[in-house]
Amino acid sequence: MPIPKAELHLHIEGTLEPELAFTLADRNGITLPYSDVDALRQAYSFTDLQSFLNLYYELMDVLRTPRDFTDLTEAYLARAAAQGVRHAEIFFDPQAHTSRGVDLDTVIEGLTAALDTSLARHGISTALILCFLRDRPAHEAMDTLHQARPHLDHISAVGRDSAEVGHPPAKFTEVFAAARDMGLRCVAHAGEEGPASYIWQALDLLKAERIDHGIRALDDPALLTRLAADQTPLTVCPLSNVRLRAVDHMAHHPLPALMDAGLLVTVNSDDPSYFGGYVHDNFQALHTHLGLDTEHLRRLARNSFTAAFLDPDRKRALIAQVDAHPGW
Ligand SMILES: Nc1ncnc2[nH]cnc12
Ligand SMILES: [Zn+2]
Repeated sequence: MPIPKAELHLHIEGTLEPELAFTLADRNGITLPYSDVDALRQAYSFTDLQSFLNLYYELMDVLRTPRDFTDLTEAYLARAAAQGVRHAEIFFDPQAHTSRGVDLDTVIEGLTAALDTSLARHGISTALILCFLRDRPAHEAMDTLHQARPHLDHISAVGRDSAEVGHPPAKFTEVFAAARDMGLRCVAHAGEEGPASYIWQALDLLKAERIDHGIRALDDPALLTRLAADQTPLTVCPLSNVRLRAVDHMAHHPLPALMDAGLLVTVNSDDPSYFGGYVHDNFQALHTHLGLDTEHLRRLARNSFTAAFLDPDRKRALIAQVDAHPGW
């Protein structure tokens, strides 16, 4: 069994495997513009973040009913358990659903039906992170936050995702402040394709407690010093970065350099059905292409629990499981 780990950067909509997309399309009477599973899988070839997002939003159309969201989440949890995941903090994109007529109650009812039984069925504790779409206006994010008010007992944090360049974090300063006032924690995608200055803004303006991706921090030595001093976790997604060409080859991925700079780095799968692997597959890629050794891989597993929004007792117990696990 792979080493126990937490997954902290996972878009539930990005776990939609082609087979399930066709099953849900059939169930909902939708015709996908692909002849079969293989034709759809062939479309999984991307030149940048936007080329992926186009397909990601298109395929979401098959998600219509609570049961669809439950089946999607259940399928992810089963795969994650087999990869050693013991805790998952899961992003979802409400605006991508409400904008096409699927209401927030439907999404949350479906997701939570699977999450509520996850610990008993799969040994995975969970948290839900509501993401605002960066390429939509701030007032829409604020409306989404208010719509989420009746569901706050199911939501741990807010984040922000979708297209990055041209959408600096400053745009969401008020929305994140309002989320904090509602008792939510804050994380933010920054520095995936966008510049290091977006990471500074995510820290200083959004008060993000974790940076999702953050690989462009390496362009800015003062930022590296800050991230190392504060031990602000980065949720790095190696296979995603290579598939979206933020990094040209796994052998050149900056994750080892970020660890060497003293940052609290974690490994995650982002959108595993689109990027060729789940979280342990990312560990495997780091070992194969970058030669990360047992000590580094074990440190990454431990970091994932350190960086998690977990209650202290479960955090301690899961770190003890890492320490007791032989190898990685
Ligand atoms: N890697 C990513 N970056 C930004 N937005 C996303 N939405 C889903 N995956 C994403
Ligand atoms: Zn992401």
